[in-house]
Amino acid sequence: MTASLIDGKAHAAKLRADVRHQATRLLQEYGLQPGLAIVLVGSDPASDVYVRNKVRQAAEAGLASLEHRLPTETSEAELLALIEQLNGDPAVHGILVQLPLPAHINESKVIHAIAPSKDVDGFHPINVGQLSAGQETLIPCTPYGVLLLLRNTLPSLEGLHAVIVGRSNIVGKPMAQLLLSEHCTVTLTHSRTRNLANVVRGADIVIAAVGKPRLVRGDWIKPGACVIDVGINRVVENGEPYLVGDVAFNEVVEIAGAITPVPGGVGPMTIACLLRNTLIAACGSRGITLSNAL
Ligand SMILES: NC(=O)C1=CN([C@@H]2O[C@H](COP(=O)(O)OP(=O)(O)OC[C@H]3O[C@@H](n4cnc5c(N)ncnc54)[C@H](OP(=O)(O)O)[C@@H]3O)[C@@H](O)[C@H]2O)C=CC1
Ligand SMILES: Nc1nc(=O)c2c([nH]1)NC[C@@H]1CN(c3ccc(C(=O)N[C@@H](CCC(=O)O)C(=O)O)cc3)C=[N+]21
Repeated sequence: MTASLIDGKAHAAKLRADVRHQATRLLQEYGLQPGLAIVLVGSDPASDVYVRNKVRQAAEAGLASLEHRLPTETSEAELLALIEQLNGDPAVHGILVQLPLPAHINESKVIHAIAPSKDVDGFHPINVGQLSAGQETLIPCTPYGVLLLLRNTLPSLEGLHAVIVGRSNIVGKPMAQLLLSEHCTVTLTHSRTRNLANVVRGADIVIAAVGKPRLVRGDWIKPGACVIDVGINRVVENGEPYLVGDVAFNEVVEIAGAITPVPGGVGPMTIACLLRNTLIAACGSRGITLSNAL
């Protein structure tokens, strides 16, 4: 059996078109244009690509995007002052500080400084707590995108065993919370997990968010399982640069029921969800309920 391909690029294009449609109505009916501020400290080339993509796609979806590029030697106090200014700016509804930050800046302090209502990454402890309590909140973009792909691929998530490989605050942990809310049975695995391959063999849904090229092999996969590859790894093979996931795609595609490619899987959904979160935050700032008012 060959797995069906989950086309993240196409799903993301639909989601962006929906954001654009709703942003147009917001502007017409309420005179409100959602604004996203993206802060990049330093000049990591990969971050540079993401930030450029985010700014372009925000503009295409009818959002105002404001880019703040700061030099690597920016002090923590300077960054916190910028966040304070953005928190108080009524034209800014979403703030994203690109991670990782340079080593001399305390990431946790920065995340705490962002107003929870503008935290479109969903990383602030208030939003993390709300997500874990099953309350409505701004959901981290990558797990949000993965959830939308799963809902589109599987008839129901209820009662399925989801194994997540990776327990980071930005992907693995919030993914576990979201899937619990969907009534999956969730196993969160990490670098100390014993017999990882055996744990993954029990999964109806596998989510790989590790940062290790092709860690998840074909013989780890239950036939017919749904495999979501979050990993983005830059490798050079035969002298050529490639983007590969955390899943050995060529092996797993023969066993799984459905699989996301890299590139063109989760990545484009992450950006589309960031735009959607900005729209949600803008509506929230005026007490407009997205589903009711639009
Ligand atoms: N497509 C997208 O939109 C996005 C993609 N990414 C990509 O997803 C991947 C993961 O990112 P992120 O969550 O930030 O990564 P982190 O480095 O923060 O976390 C990696 C996790 O993987 C675990 N891990 C490491 N090695 C192994 C192993 N051999 N077996 C099992 N678990 C292991 C770690 O375990 P431990 O906790 O024990 O150290 C940790 O929990 C990266 O490739 C990143 O580029 C990230 C964000 C968005
Ligand atoms: N505050 C913060 N929020 C983030 O959400 C965040 C972050 N920091 N730091 C880095 C990670 C990584 N991330 C990606 C987003 C899009 C693609 C993406 O669009 N990928 C394309 C390929 C892009 C390419 O060719 O490089 C794809 O998979 O098709 C990838 C990775 C968001 N992150």
